Amino acid sequence: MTGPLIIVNLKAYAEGTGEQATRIAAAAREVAEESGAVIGVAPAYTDLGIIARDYDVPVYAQHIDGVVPGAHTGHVTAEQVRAAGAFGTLVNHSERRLTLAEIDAALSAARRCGLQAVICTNNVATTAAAAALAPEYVAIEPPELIGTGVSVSKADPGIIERSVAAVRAVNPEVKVLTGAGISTGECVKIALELGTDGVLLASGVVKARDPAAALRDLVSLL
Ligand SMILES: O=C(CO)COP(=O)(O)O
Repeated sequence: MTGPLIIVNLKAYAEGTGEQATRIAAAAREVAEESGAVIGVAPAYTDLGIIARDYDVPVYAQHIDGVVPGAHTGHVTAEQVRAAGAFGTLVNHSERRLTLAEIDAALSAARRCGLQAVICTNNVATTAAAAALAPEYVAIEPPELIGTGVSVSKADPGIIERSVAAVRAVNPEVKVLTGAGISTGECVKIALELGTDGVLLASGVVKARDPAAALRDLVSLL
């Protein structure tokens, strides 16, 4: 049985970079094994290869550009993150927003390379639009709650319910994650009860004094 998916986005946090990133990856591996949850990490590009090589966790890029390999300075291709060991990629995170055409191109690139795609969205309408592109996952994250410690599960359960309904209406094959302010097992439990397949979070783990304990709390009510 495969449990829900939890993706820890390390963003560009100092606490989620270098050695700290590998510590979080090790904790993710351990807690996933204990709990049956699938716990992925989305490290900075600079840490992606090492984590994919040395830690047995699904690794996600935080972004890819929808270009083919070639003369694109400062871009990162699906081929590059795949070769570095990525399993999937976030696309259109609120802190890395793209146009609809760019989202479509990034998704095509992900497909070309066999990367699982998680399209992030900021409201119900963009969630429905993202579902129409048929990625493996959409992740609804109200931007005003990101990084606040105020959980979407408690502050705005309606947006989760409406997003799940919108995705089911557009393409029931697409799975739904939610995020913003998620930090406890209760937040995860509510998100799952509202019909999601898991959560996407950052600060609740990355900035925790003990990331392993924070991860254990997240899976405590599964
Ligand atoms: O943006 C997020 C995950 O991608 C959510 O961030 P926080 O968990 O810090 O609110």
